[in-house]
Amino acid sequence: MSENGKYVVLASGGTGGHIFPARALAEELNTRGYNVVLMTDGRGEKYDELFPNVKVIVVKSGSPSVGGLVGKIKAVLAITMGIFQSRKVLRHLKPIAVVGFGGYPSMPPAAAAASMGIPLILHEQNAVLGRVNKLLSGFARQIATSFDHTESPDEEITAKMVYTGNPVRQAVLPLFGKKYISPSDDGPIRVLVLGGSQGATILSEVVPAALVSLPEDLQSRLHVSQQCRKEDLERATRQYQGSLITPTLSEFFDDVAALLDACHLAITRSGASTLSELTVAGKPSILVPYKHAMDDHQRKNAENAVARGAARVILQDNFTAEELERQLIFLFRHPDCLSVMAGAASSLGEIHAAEKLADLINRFIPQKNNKEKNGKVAA
Ligand SMILES: CC(=O)N[C@H]1[C@@H](OP(=O)(O)OP(=O)(O)OC[C@H]2O[C@@H](n3ccc(=O)[nH]c3=O)[C@H](O)[C@@H]2O)O[C@H](CO)[C@@H](O)[C@@H]1O
Repeated sequence: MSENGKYVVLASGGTGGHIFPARALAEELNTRGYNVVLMTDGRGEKYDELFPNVKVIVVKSGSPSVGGLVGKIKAVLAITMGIFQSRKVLRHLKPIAVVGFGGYPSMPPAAAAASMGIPLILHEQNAVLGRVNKLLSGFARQIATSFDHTESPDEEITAKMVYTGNPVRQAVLPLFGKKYISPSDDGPIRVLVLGGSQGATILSEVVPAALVSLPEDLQSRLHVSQQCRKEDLERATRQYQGSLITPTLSEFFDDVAALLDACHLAITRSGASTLSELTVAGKPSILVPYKHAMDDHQRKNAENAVARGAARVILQDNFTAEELERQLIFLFRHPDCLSVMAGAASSLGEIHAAEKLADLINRFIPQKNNKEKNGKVAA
């Protein structure tokens, strides 16, 4: 039990894109003395290490978009059961607020909160509202956005939107404001390749093919840290063999903060957390939006970074080894461009997102407690 004895419930889907921002908010709320409960799906059972001071409750839910009609019926039943389960939990905890991070597992606790009059705050990681957040948006008191260009479906929703940014994990925050040092004339060039929490096959196919085609003087300077899906590791390893490049390939890097710190250029998908981390770290990037992302949200996520000169985008259909090679030769031969991009990226970095989100929750502390906190309670 924390010092103020108050609860905040975080409701989140179980993938990295939802979980990492939820974790950053949990850490901030813990430092403010709140008890934090995370309600999520079955994957939550392995989150004890990720959320050391957080009670994790697995909530029933399902996605109506899998398994045809039977799948839909099963999902609706599971969500309904999850809502009853969540109402019981919320009745017991009496939280100040429930914060939904999107994904179907966030739906039962969020819907339960709305039905019980508990303030519901949504956090949207992408530049367009996700399915679940869109469904819940009418019931939310506030909708925190990760981008200042997040699209809104109508004016009523726009009125609830407030930019907080997308909380990034603690390990990345110290990178903010560090001076970007572009590759020296004949010094090493460090490239980081990330495909998101699940990896991305297209990056494993195209990136090695482009890099091994670079002129030898560039190849010999290249140190590449590349995330590859398990099934792509062997092929990618083979592609680098015989080149002058030093590759480090991994299914998943646990030390992304250190790799970001070291890299001169990142080649990544434009998932929300990856983008937030790139801007906080102030790193230039080539973004390859996942073309099947719901409502094309990865392309929309990338828009601001590209418009501000922080990143270049290559749409998936144009993402060939030749195109990537062309862009890389230009950037590696013009390190001053990389520096300009790094400065633009850093200007978009948001390091106070978790605090801003926690401040939103503070607004919902019942007035009496706010006054007590400020020492303004009448005798
Ligand atoms: C394919 C897809 O639909 N992805 C969606 C998913 O993101 P997804 O989880 O794929 O991608 P994000 O960029 O949001 O997050 C990936 C996270 O994994 C980390 N990482 C990655 C590789 C690695 O080796 N080690 C590591 O730690 C990254 O640093 C980042 O923190 O949810 C996001 C938030 O709704 C969306 O924006 C994405 O579009």
